[in-house]
Amino acid sequence: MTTEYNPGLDGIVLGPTELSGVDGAVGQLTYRGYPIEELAGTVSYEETVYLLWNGELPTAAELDAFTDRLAANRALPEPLPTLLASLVDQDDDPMDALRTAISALTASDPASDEATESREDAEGAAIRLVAVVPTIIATFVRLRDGNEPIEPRADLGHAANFLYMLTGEEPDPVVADTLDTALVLHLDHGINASTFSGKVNASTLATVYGSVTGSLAALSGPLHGGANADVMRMLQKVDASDKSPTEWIDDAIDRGDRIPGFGHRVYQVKDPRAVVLQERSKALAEAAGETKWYAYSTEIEQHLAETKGIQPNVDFYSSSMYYVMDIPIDIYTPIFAISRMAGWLAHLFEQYENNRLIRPLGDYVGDHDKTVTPLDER
Ligand SMILES: CC(=O)SCCNC(=O)CCNC(=O)[C@H](O)C(C)(C)COP(=O)(O)OP(=O)(O)OC[C@H]1O[C@@H](n2cnc3c(N)ncnc32)[C@H](O)[C@@H]1OP(=O)(O)O
Ligand SMILES: O=C([O-])CC(=O)C(=O)O
Repeated sequence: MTTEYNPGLDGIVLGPTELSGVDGAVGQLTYRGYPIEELAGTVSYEETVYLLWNGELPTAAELDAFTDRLAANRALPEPLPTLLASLVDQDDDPMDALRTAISALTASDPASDEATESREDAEGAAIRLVAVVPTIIATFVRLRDGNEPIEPRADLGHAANFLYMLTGEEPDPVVADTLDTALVLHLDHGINASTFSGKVNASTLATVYGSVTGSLAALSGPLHGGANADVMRMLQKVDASDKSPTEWIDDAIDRGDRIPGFGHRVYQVKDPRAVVLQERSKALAEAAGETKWYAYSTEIEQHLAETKGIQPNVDFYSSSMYYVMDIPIDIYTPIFAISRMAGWLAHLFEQYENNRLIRPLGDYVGDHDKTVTPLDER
């Protein structure tokens, strides 16, 4: 048995993928060969999902058919309305409620009783999953705030319909476009922890719902997607303190804290998604006349680059951007999941193409040859 191991699997290549390319040295992210800067603000989230799932951008007719399929699957099937109401009563966190609801979707899909071995087996569930995540989150927030849930609208895009279901009002087009761009940017990112988790689950031929339930759990953690909400909570603490942002950060670093929204396993430079999100955060903040959070963010970025040599990741500027959009902080990570759901599913499709059970080894370093002492003698 080898004793060389790598607890974080740093630098280990799981296998080939044609979905997204992450170049950590230069800070480049591509989907199916398109740099994200080429896609963000140019094509919609739905077009980008089609691209990721099918390898090419859709024609107008293909896009219409795809968006119609998604729109037709937006309503919540039973038992989700009842389940969400009970989770609200128990004051559940929205990300936990989303994970539970996605797991419970198997109950309304008879096809989920069969083993999932191919994209063909998974496709129906995949459309339902992408379509229904925004409705689950919006329904939970409406119920939690003592409001009636709002039915989805088929004539609005994925981002605009989500904002509509949150408030009951058609969103400002700039805000809807900004969220659409954020969804494009969060769609896929190589073999990150939540995608890896989904692939491990799918490699056992588990249900699609079960596979992505594991991905949701992984995404929720503060070292992964959970960091975007932590960034905003940190900016609020900075604001409530009597310290400048740089003094506050120095204290946190001295305590040994990790600063949310900074650092990355793959990027050695600034995350290219943070560059685009920074521009959007600035534009929205200036338009709203609410630049304080953006200003704190840029000050912290500059200070951490100078003192620690660490750079912002995707979770940093999305926070100040969502805050100015009036989005509740505890659904920042669920919004990440709205987008990433389709990325996870693309990786499941790829996994089924050439499936092999994912099963690494542990290096056993415990005791050997012990004998059992009877219970009454221990
Ligand atoms: C969508 C996403 O998942 S993006 C990531 C979201 N997560 C966060 O923003 C949480 C904060 N960031 C982190 O905890 C880390 O940067 C991670 C988990 C993302 C990546 O961690 P790793 O690849 O394991 O990096 P590692 O722990 O080896 O850090 C390398 C060095 O940078 C430092 N560092 C890395 N990130 C941070 C941070 N956020 N705050 C302070 N120091 C940091 C480490 O202390 C370490 O310094 P050292 O060599 O002096 O000990
Ligand atoms: O790639 C990672 O490790 C984390 C990340 O940025 C993502 O999942 O978007």
